[in-house]
Amino acid sequence: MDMSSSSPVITDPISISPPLLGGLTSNLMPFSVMSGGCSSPSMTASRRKIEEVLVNGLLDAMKSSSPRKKHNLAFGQDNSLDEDPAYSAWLSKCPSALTSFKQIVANAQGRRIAVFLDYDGTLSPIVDDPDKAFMSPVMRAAVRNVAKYFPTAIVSGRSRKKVSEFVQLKELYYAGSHGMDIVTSVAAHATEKCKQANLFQPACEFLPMIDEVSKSLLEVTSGIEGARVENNKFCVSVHYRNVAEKDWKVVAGLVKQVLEAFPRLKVTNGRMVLEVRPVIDWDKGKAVEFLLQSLGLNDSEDVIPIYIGDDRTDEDAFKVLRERKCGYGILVSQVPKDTTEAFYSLRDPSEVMGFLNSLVRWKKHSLRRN
Ligand SMILES: O=P(O)(O)OC[C@H]1O[C@H](O[C@H]2O[C@H](CO)[C@@H](O)[C@H](O)[C@H]2O)[C@H](O)[C@@H](O)[C@@H]1O
Repeated sequence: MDMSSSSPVITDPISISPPLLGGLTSNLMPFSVMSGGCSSPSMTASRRKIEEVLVNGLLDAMKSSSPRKKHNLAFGQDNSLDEDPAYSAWLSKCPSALTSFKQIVANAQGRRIAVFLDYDGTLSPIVDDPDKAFMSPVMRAAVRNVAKYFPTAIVSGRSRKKVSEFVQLKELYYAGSHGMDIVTSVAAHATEKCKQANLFQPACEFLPMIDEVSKSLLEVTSGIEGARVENNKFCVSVHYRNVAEKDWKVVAGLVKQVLEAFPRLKVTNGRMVLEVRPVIDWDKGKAVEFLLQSLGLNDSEDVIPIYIGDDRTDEDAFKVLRERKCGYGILVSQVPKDTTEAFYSLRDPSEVMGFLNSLVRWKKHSLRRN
């Protein structure tokens, strides 16, 4: 598929915030050094005010993206949710994909299903250490089975390399860095040459910039206990899950401050993580469209895409499916969400696994019948 004429790179980048601090790069210091006061004498009161508003905005987003759930069951049924009136009310808006399974597959009769799966919080439980977000063997078996019957892709914020090391399945398609690093050949079948030919990296010009910003972020956050910087190749994650809440504002301030020197990068937030990425017109939704097209699955009469994810970045993919009026977004969440573009919900990775196993059983059954 020729995407050369539709480069998502915005050549006239949008600056995410006005320049707030003069000579910022030279002011960058680790938190421990800066904590005695980082304001330069020349900073005017109004500039300080703007900075405060921006940092507070980011801080609010950090707090709202980190809802406290009552239970943290990675692989066990959390029955208390059944008695939670807010969760029940939400389920009437965004029903369980398990209880609505018959309806979902009834629509898929005679059509092909394509499966798109986010990784963290969807296939693996959320854990404190991002390097230990392992997928269980039973989940791996479920995904392997799904891929036997349906084209299946992983669409993750992680680097493609890292997420494929976690998943360890060659029979899948992988889109890493929030869809900015896509391989449209299945590794199990591809030759080295073919793999190269099927690589799509719409943000490759940002690689040196991402490396640079990653180093700066690492440096400035080195004094904050629990802060962690993860280079995801075309984007960088700044984790604050293990940072004391009183220091979140400092993290927000430092990320904003570093980004002053990188107007072609923006920051969004996920689950206790700030994600720094290029200002390009590309996201998980675009990645799903790209995969559907390049895998010959673009006929919405014939193909039902199902996308399962737990994060804000997955909303871009849910939105694409809603707008195409084909397929279903399934949001993984144990807390009611104010807004979502998803049609259905699942509570946690264990329910995701149940849904994937049901899909396989349904497919086997319909193959036997025909
Ligand atoms: O698109 P995803 O596959 O969901 O990736 C989004 C981020 O996932 C990872 O962070 C999240 O999971 C960690 C492990 O459970 C957790 O510690 C962290 O708080 C979560 O935000 C990954 O480490 C990030 O780089 C991704 O951006």
